[in-house]
Amino acid sequence: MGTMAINIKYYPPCPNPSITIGSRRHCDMSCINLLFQDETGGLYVRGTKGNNWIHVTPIKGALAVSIGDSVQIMSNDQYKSIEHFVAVDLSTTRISVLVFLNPSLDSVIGPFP
Ligand SMILES: O=C(O)CCC(=O)C(=O)O
Ligand SMILES: [Fe+2]
Repeated sequence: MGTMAINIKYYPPCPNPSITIGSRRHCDMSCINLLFQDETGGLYVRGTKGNNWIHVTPIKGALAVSIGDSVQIMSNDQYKSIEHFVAVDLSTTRISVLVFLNPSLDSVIGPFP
C-alpha cells in the first residue's frame, strides 16, 4: 500500500520578486501529484523540447496533475517527472494544496519488465 502526503503552502507577497523564488526548481519523488493552486498563479513547469518554462495558468476549480520520479522510473522513462518551480508575486498572497501519492516507504522500485 502506498502513502499519501499533503503539503499546504503559503507564499506571502514579496517586495523583490525578481531576486526571490517561492519554491526552487525541483522534481517530486512521488508517483502522482494533485495540485490545487489559487488564482494567483506562479507555478512554472519545464517544457519538454527545450530550456523553456511554461506557466501553469490557474483554472478555477481545476486540479493540475503531474507525474513524479517514481512513475518515471517504473515506466522506464515513458512518463516524465516534470521539473517545476514557483515564482512569488509582488502584491498577492499565493496558497497551494498538494497531494503526493507515493510508493510505500519500504518498497523498492524499478522499471516494469
Ligand atoms: O506550490 C506549488 O504550486 C508547488 C509546490 C511544490 O512544488 C512542492 O511542494 O513540491
Ligand atoms: Fe514540487
